[in-house]
Amino acid sequence: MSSLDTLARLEATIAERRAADPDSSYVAKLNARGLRKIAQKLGEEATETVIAALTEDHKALVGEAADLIFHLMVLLGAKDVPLADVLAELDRREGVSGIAEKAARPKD
Ligand SMILES: N=c1c2ncn([C@@H]3O[C@H](COP(=O)(O)OP(=O)(O)OP(=O)(O)O)[C@@H](O)[C@H]3O)c2ncn1[C@@H]1O[C@H](COP(=O)(O)O)[C@@H](O)[C@H]1O
Repeated sequence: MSSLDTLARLEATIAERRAADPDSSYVAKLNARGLRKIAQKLGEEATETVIAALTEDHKALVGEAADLIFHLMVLLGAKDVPLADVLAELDRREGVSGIAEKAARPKD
């Protein structure tokens, strides 16, 4: 079943594959080509996701979104940014927006 565990497993796989043989690993190949190439791929996948959202079907969008998240995870790995840091930032924002909602709510 898909969950946050899926992303945690992918993060571990990406960390493990970074030092693999670039001929047998896409993650290793991308890392060997450097941060600029990884960033470029992430940008391409973002564009493909936007196009899929505007012009393609559910299946195509799911595929492009998976490519986008995968390449984001490769970029975070290359920059040594743990997924947990990103999740903690999202949790923090959830708390902040909860406070903003409460402040905006009319008092009774
Ligand atoms: N989730 C993915 C994943 N999603 C997409 N891709 C690859 O991303 C590439 C994108 O295709 P493109 O045509 O855009 O890129 P390309 O032609 O290969 O490269 P460029 O010349 O354009 O730079 C394809 O080769 C896909 O196979 C992925 N490759 C790997 N994973 C995960 O990463 C794990 C480790 O993979 P390896 O490093 O290959 O062992 C795998 O077990 C998967 O879980």
